[in-house]
Amino acid sequence: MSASEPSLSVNAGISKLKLTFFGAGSMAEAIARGLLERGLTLPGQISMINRHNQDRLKELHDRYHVITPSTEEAKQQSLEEADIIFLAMKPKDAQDALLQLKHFVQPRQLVVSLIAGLSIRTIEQLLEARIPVVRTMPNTSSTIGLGATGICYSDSVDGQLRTLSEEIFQSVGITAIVEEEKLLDAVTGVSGSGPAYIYYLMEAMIDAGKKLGLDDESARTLTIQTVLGAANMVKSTGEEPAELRRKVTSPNGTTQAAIELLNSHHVSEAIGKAIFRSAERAAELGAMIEGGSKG
Ligand SMILES: NC(=O)C1=CN([C@@H]2O[C@H](COP(=O)(O)OP(=O)(O)OC[C@H]3O[C@@H](n4cnc5c(N)ncnc54)[C@H](O)[C@@H]3O)[C@@H](O)[C@H]2O)C=CC1
Ligand SMILES: O=C(O)[C@@H]1CCC=N1
Repeated sequence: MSASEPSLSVNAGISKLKLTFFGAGSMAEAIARGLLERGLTLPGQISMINRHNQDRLKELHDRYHVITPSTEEAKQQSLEEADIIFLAMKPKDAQDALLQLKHFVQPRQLVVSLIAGLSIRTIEQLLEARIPVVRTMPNTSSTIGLGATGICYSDSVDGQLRTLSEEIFQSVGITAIVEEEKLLDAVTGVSGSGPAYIYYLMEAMIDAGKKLGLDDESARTLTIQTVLGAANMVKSTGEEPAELRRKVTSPNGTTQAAIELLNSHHVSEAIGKAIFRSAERAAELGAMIEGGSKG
């Protein structure tokens, strides 16, 4: 950033800043909704833009009363006037979007990327600018304030901008700062993709409950409460999951029988491999953007 350029006025607080979500999909909605529901900002401070899905923009406007510029001029203006630009498009669209953005981006702005795999260096290269970049890996639970976001900063993100970024993501959940950027791929494997593993488990639990004769509602509510209870037990008691599992497992009882079956299918190993694969895929997606491929 050049010394003469005014930097983002952080002291005014998040509510005074114009936030533009460049990409208006699930993740952008999760964060915008989280910020609004927690009263961190007002709908008039949030703009959400996409490529051409007008129905989606109308849906977001009707639901949250956010600004949804749709003409090319209005989109450009929204990007130019933003204090913070959230990069919220799919990795395959990132290169085109950044090449578009480079014409509007200004050193006073902060760029916050949500994009899996996309490195800070690639963002700086595509924007042809050295502006503050915060690379994050959030998850969709931000929608209800229970998100988990990994954060990494470019060198030009100063202390105030770091505090601001953390405040944004802490308002929609918890944050973990990673000093080594590569570790954001690990965060992607564990918590970025993580909600999907839990939903996968829940789908199987609900399905099995129904097959055993439970009605749909009971299978669903028993599964939800079990997952909620288990997560809260780990959090509230501070005990290790393995110890809590031991307490459920009576010798030669039902749980032991079930866990033995899971072990015979190497489920723990498969979950570990799935997390490694997600992290590896994040790196692949980053390399594709860097190499100019759409993946
Ligand atoms: N969905 C998730 O659970 C998570 C997603 N992410 C990351 O967030 C990013 C977005 O993911 P989703 O919200 O799931 O995707 P999505 O497909 O729901 O939304 C992508 C949005 O980007 C817009 N877009 C694409 N190119 C554009 C362009 N040139 N100009 C304007 N808008 C453009 C699309 O119109 C769409 O609104 C991805 O990079 C993903 O890696 C990160 C963490 C979790
Ligand atoms: O599946 C994906 O690529 C994105 C990144 C993490 C969660 N969803």
